[in-house]
Amino acid sequence: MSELTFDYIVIGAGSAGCVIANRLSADPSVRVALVEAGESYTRFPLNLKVKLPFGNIFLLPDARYNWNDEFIASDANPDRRIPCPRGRIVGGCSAVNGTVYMRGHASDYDEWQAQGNEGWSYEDVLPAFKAHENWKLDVNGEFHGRGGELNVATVPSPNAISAALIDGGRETGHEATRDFNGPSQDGFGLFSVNQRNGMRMSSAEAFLRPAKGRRNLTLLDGALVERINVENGRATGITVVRQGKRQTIRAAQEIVLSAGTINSPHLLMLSGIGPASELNRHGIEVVADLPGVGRNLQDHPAVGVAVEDTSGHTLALSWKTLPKLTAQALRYILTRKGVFASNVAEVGGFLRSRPGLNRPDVQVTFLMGLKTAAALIPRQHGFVALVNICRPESRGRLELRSASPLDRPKLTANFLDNQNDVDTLVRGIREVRRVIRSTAMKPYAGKELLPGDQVTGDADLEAYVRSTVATVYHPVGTCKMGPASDPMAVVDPQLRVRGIAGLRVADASIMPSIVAGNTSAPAMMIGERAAAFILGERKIDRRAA
Ligand SMILES: Cc1cc2nc3c(=O)[nH]c(=O)nc-3n(C[C@H](O)[C@H](O)[C@H](O)COP(=O)(O)OP(=O)(O)OC[C@H]3O[C@@H](n4cnc5c(N)ncnc54)[C@H](O)[C@@H]3O)c2cc1C
Repeated sequence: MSELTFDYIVIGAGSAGCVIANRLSADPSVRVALVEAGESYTRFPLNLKVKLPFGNIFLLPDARYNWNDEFIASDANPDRRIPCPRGRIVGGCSAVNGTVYMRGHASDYDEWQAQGNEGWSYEDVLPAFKAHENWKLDVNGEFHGRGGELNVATVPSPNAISAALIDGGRETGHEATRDFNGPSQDGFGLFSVNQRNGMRMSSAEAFLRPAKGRRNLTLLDGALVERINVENGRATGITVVRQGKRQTIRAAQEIVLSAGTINSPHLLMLSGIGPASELNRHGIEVVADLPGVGRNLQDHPAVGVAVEDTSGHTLALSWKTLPKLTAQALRYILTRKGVFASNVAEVGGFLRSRPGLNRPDVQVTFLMGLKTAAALIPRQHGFVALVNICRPESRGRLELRSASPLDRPKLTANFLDNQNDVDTLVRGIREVRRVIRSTAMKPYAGKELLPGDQVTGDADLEAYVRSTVATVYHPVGTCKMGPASDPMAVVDPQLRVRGIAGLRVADASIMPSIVAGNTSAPAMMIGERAAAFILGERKIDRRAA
């Protein structure tokens, strides 16, 4: 075994990890290693697949770039499986996601603070979002940053159906909005996306590319971290396998675990940090008994309403569509506009599914193609409205299958444990159907393919929801942040792992409760804050020395 030493080791080059590596390595005197199991995004021809906003349809079917996890639907229905794709690539999920940029509702963060997480109210986190934003839209400056590394725009050539859906929303009582990240979240509109010049802007593109020339930042890709080594209560390094060789890398200062909602708790448990009973069951020596590791699993449970597109505007690959697609490809090469600059999920909205709510409880994402799975290339023209609950009440869990780092953990979703979640989805379907059947949508919306025009009663809709519920790929919460009084908290409000010195978790797994919106922007914000905590403590240490 050979040994390398860095001041900081960041595990995982995903949405959060790339931000952290960038911020920590801004000081040339600090040596930073960013360790990633997947390949680098700059390698050709991978490059092209990462650059196309919908390139994930080519990446996700390839097991090299996808951890390919899956949920067991529920304890009551263990045979049904729900796909849980996760990016295994430099850029992490931000290199394979839908590129939608959404912070969530301001009140979500105020709730984090109310749960005892001092310093995480919306007022506190807003500067961290703004710090790396570069808004390309004409939006209210109070809520938006400019001049940061991460472009936020809308797709350059929205589909005609997108405009009709916004009009249909207005017709059915939902205001049209240009900005879901401003003072109000309600309404229908084009989603903001992370794009530059019609190309995907992953976290790697935004935060690693500008830091590429830094000699103090080392990116170790293709390196699977097997465990975090703890000596006398302090995280001192990692054991990693790279190019077939097992190696120890030491951290003189700190280790930041940013391996995502599935892999961060998995790696903690493999390192002896987790629920003692579970570690014992798999013969892992207990380093810290933290019962919250792997618990509190939340996602955005979703169901689809799939509709035939009678106009031929949506994305579909067939002999008939080939000439049009070829022309579009040429257009993209020459102008970076057109269908190939679309993220497919270009339009959507937030709505209140019943009276008396003080904020939206349902998000709708319209896919401009009949995509019923993240990786699918549609053959027939159509669109899908993905209806998801903003803040589900059901909770799932993550457990070990074995002590081997090569065995994927066991995920139990339990998405619809709580009847309120089922009812919300049923109401969401009803409302989205109204929008689809609006006058504005008449030229485009044909037959409803799923659940189908005949499925109208509450019981039938509930059956549809229960048998098809899936996710919009936003798992969070498995290393939840919380105050010392919360026995299920894994990290404190400075993201330090309880009971272990020199170790933080900073990624989507630390969310105590899921936010109403897509989760990449919040993960980047969490990365921004983790780096600020580390740099702040470093300053204090230096002053004290
Ligand atoms: C198909 C899909 C579509 C999505 N669409 C959107 C969207 O449009 N908008 C949005 O905001 N969110 C979307 N999301 C969710 C969002 O991208 C994620 O929530 C977010 O990127 C998570 O960031 P993270 O930093 O927590 O983890 P990740 O980005 O997953 O990063 C974790 C990184 O750690 C690496 N890693 C893990 N284990 C190890 C190990 N043992 N050793 C070394 N490296 C390791 C992984 O390979 C990965 O690169 C989508 C996700 C998917 C999968």
